[in-house]
Amino acid sequence: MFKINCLNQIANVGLDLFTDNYEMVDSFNEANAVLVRSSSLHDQELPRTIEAIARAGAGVNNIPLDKCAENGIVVFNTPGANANGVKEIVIAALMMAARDIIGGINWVNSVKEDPEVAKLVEKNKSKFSGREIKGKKLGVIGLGAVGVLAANAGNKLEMEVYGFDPFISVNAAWKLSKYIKPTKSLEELYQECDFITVHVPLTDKTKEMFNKETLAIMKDGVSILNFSRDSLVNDDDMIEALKSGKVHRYVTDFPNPKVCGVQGVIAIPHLGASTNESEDNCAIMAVEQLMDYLENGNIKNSVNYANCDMGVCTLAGRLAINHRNIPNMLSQFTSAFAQENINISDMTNKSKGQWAYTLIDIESSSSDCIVKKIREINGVLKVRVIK
Ligand SMILES: NC(=O)c1ccc[n+]([C@@H]2O[C@H](COP(=O)([O-])OP(=O)(O)OC[C@H]3O[C@@H](n4cnc5c(N)ncnc54)[C@H](O)[C@@H]3O)[C@@H](O)[C@H]2O)c1
Ligand SMILES: O=C(O)CC[C@@H](O)C(=O)O
Repeated sequence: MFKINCLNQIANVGLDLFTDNYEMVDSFNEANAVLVRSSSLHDQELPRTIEAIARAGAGVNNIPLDKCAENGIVVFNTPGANANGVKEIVIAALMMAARDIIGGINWVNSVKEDPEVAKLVEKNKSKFSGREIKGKKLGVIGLGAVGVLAANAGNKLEMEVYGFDPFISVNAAWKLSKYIKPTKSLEELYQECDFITVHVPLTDKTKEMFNKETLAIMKDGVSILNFSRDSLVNDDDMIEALKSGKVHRYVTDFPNPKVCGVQGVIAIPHLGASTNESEDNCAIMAVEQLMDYLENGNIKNSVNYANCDMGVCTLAGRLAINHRNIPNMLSQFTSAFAQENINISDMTNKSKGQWAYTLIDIESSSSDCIVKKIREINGVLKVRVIK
């Protein structure tokens, strides 16, 4: 029986996939696997019982990836599962940045009791006039699952679209419209664009990429859309740029006390992926990946360990070993099996950075003795008997 703990609300269509062999538990400390959305795990102790954590979403900055890897915990995410939801809200944000729809609605609500409201509207509407996005230049930073869709949508809205992503994947490049203009540097994109939307993960390199210096390069009156992460933007510098008119509007999915209520800020309560469709897609993908890992030891879409797939084990035994990516590990595993006179039928070893993972199928079920022997090898982080 596998015990699952949900730290955030996960769509039922995903949770319903768990069979009778799974039990939902309220405590993180009791769980074998955890489903999470935006809750932070940075200050959590990681009990030995936890084998895997699945992030039902894309961003994993709320999870300590190396600390998890060190504890033999595989962390999954659900690439692309909520990308369309974000693309659609980016389109709405472009419209809200270009037209003062929000200011207009707020004003109408403030005069709603006036019997002359219809007349007042016609008299005052010019205060809320805006501009059109057709023909304007849109810069998309980060051409992954969301960025590609946002760039292609901008093109369909007849915008001139510029893209920047030095690490673009082949798969993403295939999906990108041929009309998107690649820029060689961020500076080029900043200088050209009237609207800039950012779709990169929050890392040490991208943190506060929108700051005094980079904002200064941009066009006067640029609008900036942030549906990625709060800390990509230096808030003090953004507020300064809004006050001076350098930035016309800042649309953010990440309200915080500094930016909320500032003139020109449109703060949305992290709704990018809050659609039934995105929540369902993320939940299904996260649960399927967890189940395949717990039941078969297979890894798909992990962000701290490499993908590894040996299908369903048809032999007597399978062992999963999380270990450091250092020399001589495999020979120590194989000699441990040889000493126990156990024949290895199949074996896969994959690594990602400093972490490695080995699946071993054997012709007899694994004894406590072999498990103990492997656990004692220096560099082994976790050994799991799958079968
Ligand atoms: N608001 C929401 O609800 C919501 C939903 C989904 C994703 N997100 C955020 O958006 C981010 C992107 O999501 P995604 O699904 O497109 O992820 P993704 O991994 O598919 O794409 C990220 C892209 O950013 C690129 N990139 C990384 N560093 C870069 C840099 N310095 N400059 C330019 N490009 C860089 C990568 O090469 C990759 O193509 C996530 O990390 C997450 O933080 C937010
Ligand atoms: O779970 C959510 O609602 C937000 C998810 C989003 O921020 C992501 O990174 O995928």
